[in-house]
Order: sequence, then structure tokens, then C-alpha cells
Amino acid sequence: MNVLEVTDLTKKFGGLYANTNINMSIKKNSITAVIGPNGAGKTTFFNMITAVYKPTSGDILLNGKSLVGLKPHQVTKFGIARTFQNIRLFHDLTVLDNVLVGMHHHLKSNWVGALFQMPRTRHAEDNAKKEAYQLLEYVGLADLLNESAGNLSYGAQRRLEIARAIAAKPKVLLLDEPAAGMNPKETKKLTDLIHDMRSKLDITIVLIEHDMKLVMEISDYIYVLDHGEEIASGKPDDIRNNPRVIEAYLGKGAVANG
Ligand SMILES: Nc1ncnc2c1ncn2[C@@H]1O[C@H](COP(=O)(O)OP(=O)(O)OP(=O)(O)O)[C@@H](O)[C@H]1O
Repeated sequence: MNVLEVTDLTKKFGGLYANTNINMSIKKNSITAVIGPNGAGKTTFFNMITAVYKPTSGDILLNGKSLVGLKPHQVTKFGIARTFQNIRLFHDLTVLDNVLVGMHHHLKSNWVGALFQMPRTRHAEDNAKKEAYQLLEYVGLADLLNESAGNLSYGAQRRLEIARAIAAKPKVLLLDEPAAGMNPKETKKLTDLIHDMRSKLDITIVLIEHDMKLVMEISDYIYVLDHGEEIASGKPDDIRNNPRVIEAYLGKGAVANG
């Protein structure tokens, strides 16, 4: 079953086609990579899925329902969460509070309750804190819950972004360059976490990534973009040996020259 279906998705910025007629069918519970050289249109693609940009044309279906025309917070409510290429955390807030921010979509308290510290509100808050703590344990950051997010190492900040994203209980998680800036040990931990989220949390994962070792190791399926167009798609072994993909990454002549 396809959880996410993208048909003829196009985004034009003035005269530039950042995405041209992109088609993707993403299976439930799969790990899919979207790769391509710099400027290929990968982040634009994520920005359309999450309603940061409105598509020029085409459709995006989550479990059969169109997301086009929704606001970003509505897309989150529908079940899509993401992390960003440039980490976006509240640096002055604690690690725990950063996760609580990610939970606000499904917290039941209201402002009247919060103002008068009503028991039901307090109860909801206590539960949220418990859940946030469990999520931090899950990503390996429970020891740092009271630390300011800005003081964390790069790898830990990326894991905190993931914890915040999964706090929204998404069906689909979009990871934009999750391994960027990580050392090999951190990348290994990330690989394990991605596998675990798919199996234990029943999440479908789509990632943009430049680390080809990680992409080839982790992906069930790969889509390759170049200059806004989809130039190939397939399983890792098909993509690894695809002449068009090699050419897009290494330039013309790379295939002929070996
Ligand atoms: N808001 C915008 N306005 C105008 N052009 C844009 C905008 N966002 C992206 N672009 C252009 O669209 C093209 C695709 O950019 P995009 O950021 O999607 O590529 P990318 O594959 O994510 O690149 P990278 O791997 O470097 O992050 C680029 O030519 C970029 O300059």
C-alpha cells in the first residue's frame, strides 16, 4: 500500500523549474531516499510536501487525501513531520521543552485551563512530560533533558530534531540531510535509529541525503533528481550502476572514462 503518492508535481520559481513533473509512490513502512546533486530540487520537493511552498501543479496524496492547499500545521496534523537541513531548534529552551513544543498538536489542554492551573490541564502536562522523556530516552538524550538545546553536540542536535518531529506522531517522517556534519560513529547511531523508527514506531521514512554509503545501506528505494527532473528510480543496486546517475554526480564522460 502506498502511504504517499506524488503525481506530476511541479514547482516554478519565475523562469526556473525547481521540480518538473515529479512522480513518486512511497510504500507504507518503507525507507525511501531522494538524492541528487546540489540544486537538484530535493528540498523544494520536501517544501511542497510540507506546504511551505504551494505546487505550481500536480498533487500530493497522503493515504489517498490531497494535501495541496493545506497550511503547514494542517499537514503536520494529517501526519507528516520533518527535520531541516539547517537544524531548527529553540537553542535557549531545554532539550525537554524542545520535544514538548513538538507535541502541542495533540495536547488536550487549553489556555483557560493553563491560566487557572486546572487539574485536567496539569494532568495532560504531566503526561506530556512523561512522553517527552520517553522519546528522549528512545533517541538516547534522556541524560541531557535539562540542558539548553544550543549546548548539544551537532549529532545530538540532529537526534533532538528527530525526537521533536516524532513527538507529533507522524505517519511519514521527512529527514532533510540527517547525517550532515556527523562523524562515522554518529552516522552509525543514526542508521540504527532510522531502522528502529520504521520497525517499532510504524513510521514511513523519506530522507534527503548526500552520504551515499548511508543511502545505499538504508534505503528500500531511491529516487534521483537532477535539475528538477526525476532521472532515475529503483533499488540501491540499480541506482548505484545507473549511467545517468553516475553522469549527474560526476559529470559527462564519467561513465565512458570509468
Ligand atoms: N524560494 C526560492 N526562490 C527561488 N529559487 C529557489 C527557491 N528555493 C529553491 N530555489 C532554486 O530551486 C533550485 C532547487 O533548489 P533546492 O534547494 O530544492 O535544491 P536541493 O537539491 O535541495 O539542493 P542542496 O542539495 O544544495 O540542498 C535551485 O536552483 C534553487 O536556487
